[in-house]
Parts: sequence; structure tokens; C-alpha cells
Amino acid sequence: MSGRVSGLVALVTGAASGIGLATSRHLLKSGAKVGAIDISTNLKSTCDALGKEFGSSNIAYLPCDVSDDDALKSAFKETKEQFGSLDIVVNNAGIFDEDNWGKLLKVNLQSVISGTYNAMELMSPDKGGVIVNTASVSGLSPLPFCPAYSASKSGIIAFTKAMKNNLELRGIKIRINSICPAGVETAMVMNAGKVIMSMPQPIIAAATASAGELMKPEFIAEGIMELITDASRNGAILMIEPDKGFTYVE
Ligand SMILES: NC(=O)C1=CN([C@@H]2O[C@H](COP(=O)(O)OP(=O)(O)OC[C@H]3O[C@@H](n4cnc5c(N)ncnc54)[C@H](O)[C@@H]3O)[C@@H](O)[C@H]2O)C=CC1
Ligand SMILES: CCCCC/C=C\C=C\C(=O)C/C=C\C/C=C\CCCC(=O)O
Repeated sequence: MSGRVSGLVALVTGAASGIGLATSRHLLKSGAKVGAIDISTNLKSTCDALGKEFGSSNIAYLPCDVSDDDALKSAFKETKEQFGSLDIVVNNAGIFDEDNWGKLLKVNLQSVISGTYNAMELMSPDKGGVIVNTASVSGLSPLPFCPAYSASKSGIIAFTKAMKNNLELRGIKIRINSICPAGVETAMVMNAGKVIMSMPQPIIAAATASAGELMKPEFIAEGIMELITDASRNGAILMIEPDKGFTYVE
């Protein structure tokens, strides 16, 4: 799968808000059909609004907790059943909740791994497909104010790199890439700000020191689209920062 996404079928997790919503909009605007997965009650109104703008037959409303493997598998199957194929998967849903680190690992890392295996099962062996996993700069340079979150994102990067080689060695025509943004202006960051301010003072100071200008979710969606459409990108880790823009890292 390469080049244009028009007529292709995509699935996006965390589609009700932030980066997932911006990516779903980008895909729909480019002519793809989108299976929109999220746990949020906002998903219905989001899908209704996207349906009005891009055509209700182009968006599938799939409420689902990505940390529930069976529910996630059903939502993947539903997308293929509704639209006839599965070509693009963006494993993007995530939470920032150090106090509930067990849940965090399930949502941020386990769901990316199970989403990748679901994609491998459902994508066409002939046509192939492309997977993009949302990590973070914290997966490249772990941050002291979010150790479990950083570990989940490092795990996504390691999994993406290893799975790229696994797929290649097995001759499976699926590309897999990961995106690593710094701070993005979304609900996650707005909520995390309050939590960080209740941490010990030296941690607050470290967090404040690493906080840069926040990027728009649409800018990150452009990076995800680049990883989807550029057929030369496989096993790519794309870091996105406000000052430096897009940088591919080893
Ligand atoms: N905002 C930021 O600064 C950055 C965010 N990221 C990552 O980007 C991804 C998207 O986050 P944002 O758009 O920033 O946040 P967001 O909070 O706006 O969107 C996250 C979406 O995931 C959904 N979600 C959470 N738990 C879920 C579950 N169990 N099942 C299904 N859906 C669930 C939420 O309902 C929400 O709609 C996350 O993986 C996050 O870690 C990465 C780097 C920077
Ligand atoms: C200080 C406010 C940080 C709020 C953090 C909340 C969620 C962040 C999720 C991320 O994945 C992003 C992680 C860190 C972003 C903040 C700054 C990193 C800048 C470092 C860099 O550009 O290299």
C-alpha cells in the first residue's frame, strides 16, 4: 500500500479527540473511509459531525475500550465487515495517568501490540497495508515526571522496530512506523498539567523545564499522513518538535 489513500479503509483509535480526531479528519478529507474507535461518550457526536462533513457512509462509529483485547478485535473486524477491507491502522489511543500505571500500560502499549496483530490478521496479503503507532518524545528521552508513560512509549518504539523486521523477514507486505511528538495542545496535556502541579516541587521544576511550545494536533496528523503515504517509510520513527519540525531518528 502506498501513495494515495482515496478509497482505502482506515481504522483510528482515540478518534474522538486530539491527534486521533485530527488524523481521522485528514484521512476522510483525503477520501478514505474511517473506523473510529474511542471509549469517550463524545465519540457519537464526533462521528455525527464527521459524517455530516464527509458523508455518513464513510465513517463507522465504534465505541470500544482498547484495553479490552476481545472488544478491540471485534471493532477491527467490524471495520472490515462494514467497508470491505482494512488498509491503514493508526494505533493512537493513550492516557497519561501515572497513578494507574497498570491501566496505562494496557491502554498505551498492550492495545498497540494487539492492534498491530489484529491489523496483520485482517489486512490483505496481496495489497498489504500500513500501521502507524503513536509513541512520544518521552519514549526516546524518558521524562522524570512520567516514568510509566515514558516506558509505555519506549515499548511502542521497540515493538515497531522489531515488528518491521519481523514482517520483512516473513515477506508480509505491511509497513509499520511510529510517531513521536513533543507536547501537543490536546485534552491530555491540559489534564496532565493539573496532575503535574500536585507532584513534588523538583518534579514540577523538571516538567516545567522540559515544557516547550505546544503544537497543534493537525501538525501531528500531517506527520502521520506522511508515514502512511510515503512508501519508502518502513520502521520509521518520526519525532515532531515545535522548534525543529519533523526529524526521522534511528
Ligand atoms: N498531547 C501530547 O502532548 C502528546 C500525545 N501523545 C500521544 O498521542 C495520543 C493521543 O493523545 P492526545 O490526542 O494528545 O490526547 P486526547 O486525550 O485528546 O485523546 C486521546 C483519546 O484516546 C481515548 N482513549 C483513552 N483511553 C481509551 C481507551 N481505553 N479506549 C479507547 N479510547 C481511549 C480518549 O477518550 C481520547 O479521545 C496518545 O497516545 C498520547 O500518548 C504523544 C505525544 C505528545
Ligand atoms: C510540562 C507539561 C507536560 C504535560 C505532559 C502531558 C502529556 C504529554 C505527553 C507526551 O507524550 C509529551 C511528553 C512531553 C512533552 C513535553 C515536553 C517535551 C519537550 C522535549 C523535547 O522537545 O525534546
